[in-house]
Amino acid sequence: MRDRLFYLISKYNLKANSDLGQNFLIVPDIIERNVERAELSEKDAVLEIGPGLGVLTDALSKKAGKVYAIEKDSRLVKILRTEYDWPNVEIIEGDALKVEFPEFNKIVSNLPYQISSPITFRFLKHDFERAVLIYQLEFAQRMVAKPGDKNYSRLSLMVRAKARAELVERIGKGAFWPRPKVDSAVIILEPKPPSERIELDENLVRALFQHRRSTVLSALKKSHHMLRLTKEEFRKVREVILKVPHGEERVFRLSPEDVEEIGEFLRREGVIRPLS
Ligand SMILES: C[S@@+](CC[C@H](N)C(=O)[O-])C[C@H]1O[C@@H](n2cnc3c(N)ncnc32)[C@H](O)[C@@H]1O
Repeated sequence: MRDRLFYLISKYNLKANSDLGQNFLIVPDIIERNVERAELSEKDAVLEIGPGLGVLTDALSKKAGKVYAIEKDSRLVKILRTEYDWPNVEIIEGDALKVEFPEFNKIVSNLPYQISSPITFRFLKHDFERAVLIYQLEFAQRMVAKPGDKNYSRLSLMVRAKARAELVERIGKGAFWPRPKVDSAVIILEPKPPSERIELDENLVRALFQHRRSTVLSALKKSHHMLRLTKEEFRKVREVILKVPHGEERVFRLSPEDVEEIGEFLRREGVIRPLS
């Protein structure tokens, strides 16, 4: 596998494009473990973001019924189409943040780190059974942070509202070519059953987490413009906002349920708009 990768790199005189987060996996064990973790069978349709030179795609194609691999770099798309003859892989050329997703039930990817945040939020809008994803370590740690942790952020809250996330392995820089500047980690993401998922007002979450160390009251005051309220409008609803649930709590201690409660209160009092 490692040989094949370097053979392709030299055959096509390929320079990795760091703007596209091109750090290719060169350790077969990691690929095998991630394919195992995805618990694949013939019944599965897997989405892979950024197949690169196809090492993970190749392993996925042997276990899954179908693999959809979305790749933005047209050089790599050409190489994949020339070098492999997979009967069950569809290479989709395009930006994974923009192209329409095909139908899938699992995701396995070594993600380009530049799009970690938007692609994760995009995944969470879809229904799937399980995702096995490689992220930069710091990002992965934020994904699994709990309310009150020092790195608990908007991302941690939004992930927690929709899914269970577990960090199952740390990966050193040496597992990739070219070597990235930071370590990585594997996350298993499983969406919660629909009845347990919490719909949150994204503007409210942004407004609160803009000031994650402040109290809820103070964050709302400082971010009123993010709730689409002018200073004047905010002044009018000030008395109401003083009664907001968890008003004296620090933002970084809020659970998704707490934010839901705050949102419900503000909607009931007409301070923010209904969820669309
Ligand atoms: C970290 S590399 C992973 C490559 C390969 N899967 C591996 O593990 O060796 C990320 C891949 O994502 C591709 N990529 C970057 N941005 C993308 C985007 N917006 N949409 C789709 N693919 C993207 C890169 O060209 C690269 O092939």
